[in-house]
Formats: sequence, C-alpha cells, structure tokens
Amino acid sequence: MATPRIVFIGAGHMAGSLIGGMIKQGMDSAFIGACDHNPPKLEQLQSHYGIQVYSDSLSALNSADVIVLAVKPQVMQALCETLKQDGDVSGKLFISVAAGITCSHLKKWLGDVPIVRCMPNLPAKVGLGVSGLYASVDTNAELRKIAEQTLECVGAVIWVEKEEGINHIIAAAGSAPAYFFLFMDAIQQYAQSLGFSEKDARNIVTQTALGSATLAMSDPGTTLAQMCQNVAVKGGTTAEAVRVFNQADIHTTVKKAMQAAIERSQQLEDQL
Ligand SMILES: NC(=O)C1=CN([C@@H]2O[C@H](COP(=O)(O)OP(=O)(O)OC[C@H]3O[C@@H](n4cnc5c(N)ncnc54)[C@H](O)[C@@H]3O)[C@@H](O)[C@H]2O)C=CC1
Ligand SMILES: O=C(O)[C@@H]1CCC=N1
Repeated sequence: MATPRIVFIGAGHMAGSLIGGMIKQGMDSAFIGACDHNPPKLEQLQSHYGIQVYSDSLSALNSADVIVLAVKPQVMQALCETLKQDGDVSGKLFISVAAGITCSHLKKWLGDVPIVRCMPNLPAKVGLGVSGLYASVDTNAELRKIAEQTLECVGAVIWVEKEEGINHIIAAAGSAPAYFFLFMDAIQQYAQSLGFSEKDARNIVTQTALGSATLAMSDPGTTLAQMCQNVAVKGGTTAEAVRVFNQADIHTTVKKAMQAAIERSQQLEDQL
C-alpha cells in the first residue's frame, strides 16, 4: 500500500495525543484526518495541525485506508453499526483504541474486516507513548506493519500474543500516566504547603519525575529497586521516607489498583 491515509473517528484526548505525536514526528498532515461531533475540537485540531476534519463519520470512513476508532467504549457499538450499515467498510484496516471492546465485538458490529486493537497512552502526544497491539487472526502482515509503524511514530510498541494482554497493557501503561500524575500531584501539594510557589512546586516535581525516568532508562542493567536503594542510603533521610511508604505497603496498593483496572476492562467486555 502507498502511504496510507489515516482518519480518527472520535477526536478527544487520546486521538488528539496520537495526532499531535504523529505531526511532531514529521508525519505529513495531508495523510491524517479526524472526525468528531464536537466542532470546537475539530477546529482546534485543524488549526493546530492542518489536518482534514469531518463532522460525519461516513465522510471520514470514505476518506481513509486506516480508520482509528477513538470513541468511548459505551458509544462504539452505535458508531460501528452506522459505519457498517451506511458506509463501505471493505478494504479498510480498523484500529480500535477502546478499552473493553474485543475483536469479536468489533467484528460483530463491523463485519469481517481486519482489526488491530491498540492500547496507547497519553504521553504519545510528546512522542513518549507506549502502545500494546493485538491483531485479529485475519489481519495480514502488511496491515500489522501499518498499525505498528503508525503507533511507533508516537513511542514504543509492544505486541501481545493473547487478546487479554491488552487488558494487562491498560493496567501497566494505558491507565498508568494517571498513577504518576496522582503521585506527582501529592508531592506538589505538600511542597506548596511547605511554602514553595505553585510554579516552583510543579517544576520541582515534574523535573524530578523526568530526571528519574531518564536515569532509569539510561541504565537498564540496574533494577528499579536498586535505584531506589541508591537514593535511600542507610541512616539517611530518604530511607525514612521509603520506610513510611513501605509501612503503607505501596507494592500491594499498586497491585490492587492495577487489578482493579484489569477487572474494569473485563467488566466493560462482559457488559456487551
Ligand atoms: N484517555 C486515555 O488516556 C486513553 C483512552 N483510551 C481509549 O480512547 C478512547 C477515547 O477516550 P478519550 O479520548 O479519553 O475520550 P474523549 O471523551 O476525550 O474523546 C472521545 C471523543 O469521541 C467523540 N465522539 C463520540 N461519539 C462519536 C461519533 N459517533 N462520531 C465521532 N465522534 C464521536 C466525542 O465527541 C469525543 O470528542 C476510549 O475508548 C478509551 O478507552 C485508550 C488509552 C488511553
Ligand atoms: O480509563 C480508561 O478507560 C482509558 C483506557 C486507558 C486509559 N484511559
């Protein structure tokens, strides 16, 4: 296939991050489109990135080779049934980013089309996303490659062998920026209460997070537990802070939180 044209149906947070990341990585805006019911979102994307925009999903469908389904799970069935009943879905690759919507749901609503399920995360917007990918068995190697290359524009890509792996990626990556934001917000709030301005407290926490992640990536041979120990030297200040976290059993809390995200993905699947 020549350079495929990609259109996003649903132009909210996730689609906006993917589009922003693709443009930042140098993808030609002439090959990217977006469709949404919400005109201000489309105007913003068009003015920021110069992409084609569509207010109706059938025009969007007709415009592209690759359709990224980026609406909330609760409205996915209605969208897919409209595309199938009123449009021509043949010859297109469908990439769904929705949590809790399986390939078999999508095939029931769209018919027998090639599908790649993708679970990206919001740091895609700055080219630092992580996306899990799973393809329906009938998706050929060329189409898998197109999905992979599309998501590689915005960060790392990991294929999962079983579809349930997508729910595990949700817990470990799709939802995970929120865990880090929550933790950073807690640090920022207490730093402010110690007297730092909001701006300084935010800079302190975001620079520390960026520095810590960059350091961890620069040294894959050192475990994260060891990196923690390198700061929390015996008898020092950090060891006292880490002792408090361990008293609250942070590992168990994180495990329970990730399990809750996985269970919610399964509930969404079972509701349909
Ligand atoms: N926000 C995140 O961090 C992540 C979200 N996702 C998935 O991405 C999908 C979208 O999530 P968000 O972007 O957060 O939601 P969002 O609410 O920001 O965006 C959804 C957009 O879809 C539009 N929409 C609804 N029905 C439509 C239709 N029939 N035709 C065209 N547009 C329509 C809405 O107007 C809205 O702008 C969800 O399925 C979610 O599971 C996946 C990974 C991460
Ligand atoms: O919370 C959600 O349902 C979506 C999926 C992963 C991140 N956001």
